[in-house]
Amino acid sequence: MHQYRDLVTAVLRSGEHKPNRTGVDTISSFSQHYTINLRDGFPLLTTKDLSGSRWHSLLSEFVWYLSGEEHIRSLREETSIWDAWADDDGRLETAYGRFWRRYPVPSTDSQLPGEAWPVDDHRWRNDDGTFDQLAYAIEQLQENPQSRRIVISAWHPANAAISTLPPCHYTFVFNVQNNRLNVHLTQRSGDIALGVPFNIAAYSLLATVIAQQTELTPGTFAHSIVDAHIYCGMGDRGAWYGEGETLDSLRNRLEAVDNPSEYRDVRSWLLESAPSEPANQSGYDHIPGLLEQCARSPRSKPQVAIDDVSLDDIGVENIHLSGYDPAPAIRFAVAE
Ligand SMILES: Nc1nc(=O)c2c([nH]1)NC[C@@H]1CN(c3ccc(C(=O)N[C@@H](CCC(=O)O)C(=O)O)cc3)CN21
Ligand SMILES: O=c1ccn([C@H]2C[C@H](O)[C@@H](COP(=O)(O)O)O2)c(=O)[nH]1
Repeated sequence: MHQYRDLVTAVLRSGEHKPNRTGVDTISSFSQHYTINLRDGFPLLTTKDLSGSRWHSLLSEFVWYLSGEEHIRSLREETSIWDAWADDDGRLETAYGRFWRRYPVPSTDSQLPGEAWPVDDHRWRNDDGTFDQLAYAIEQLQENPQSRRIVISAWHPANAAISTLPPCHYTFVFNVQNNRLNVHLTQRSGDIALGVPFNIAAYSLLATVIAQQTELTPGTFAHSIVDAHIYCGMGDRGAWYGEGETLDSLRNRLEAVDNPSEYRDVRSWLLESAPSEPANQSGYDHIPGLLEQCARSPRSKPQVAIDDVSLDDIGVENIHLSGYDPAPAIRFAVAE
């Protein structure tokens, strides 16, 4: 899968130094887009190891999206990746599944015509009056696959305005061509090293599951990332990327790479030139690890098989990965 290397190098070549709310600076690029063909295998990155506990975290997160839960009380028993953004009770304002499966509909007294359910037992209406967007999408794919309106939104302005972390991947569209189910995801903010590999895998799983439920075959995953960024460290280390000639030197070195193995030379130059990360703040500069990943050749894609169970019954144990032969793991620290 060449798309990930292309994404990393495009962000480094076009991005600007951008400090942000986390205190870990980024190299950030406006508007990146790529597509991945899902017909020739599953796009789990092979240039770093995402098997074992990482795959388990990823699957648990995906199953949690499908669950519609607005809390992480079950998720946090499987993985800690969302713990920092939830309260002690496990409530998480970002809960994607809440919006996918139970999108709030305005209360009766504030509804305008067209914002209400026509009848109380409407088929996409949950018992509490919320809207199951995923059930609606599946029904449309079955009954009206030519539709260009199969949009799911996780963006709720009132929630986003007060949330500790408003949804990053906030809307997606299903589109069928030639009996193939394509998914287009729009993400407002993408952490290239940590979040994006999980996001690619989750939406590719979604395409696979929904294709199976609708008797289509998975087609293409398309991904648009508005603020596509690579974290580059805290304090002096992060600031170094914004100084004088640093980014120009980095870009010139990237430009001069003929053979991917030379990304390791760029990495060595960087580690020699940059202020070192303090021991208690290591791993927040993702650029060395990503350059190592760029130097590695992508291997053939693994396969994913999903048991034939209903959408509401899918668990981690129903999703099977085979033929995954990744390069060694790379550790990246999470900017909170
Ligand atoms: N800065 C940042 N980046 C993100 O990707 C991110 C956030 N914040 N906040 C909310 C969620 C949580 N997500 C996360 C958080 C951590 C990992 C992570 O640490 N991944 C490790 C493996 C973790 C494990 O083994 O469980 C990795 O190596 O991919 C991944 C996604 C994605 N999101
Ligand atoms: O699925 C996800 C969730 C989060 N991220 C990243 C993108 C940003 O680095 C942070 C969120 O910070 P904001 O300041 O709210 O943009 O998390 C991701 O890549 N994928």
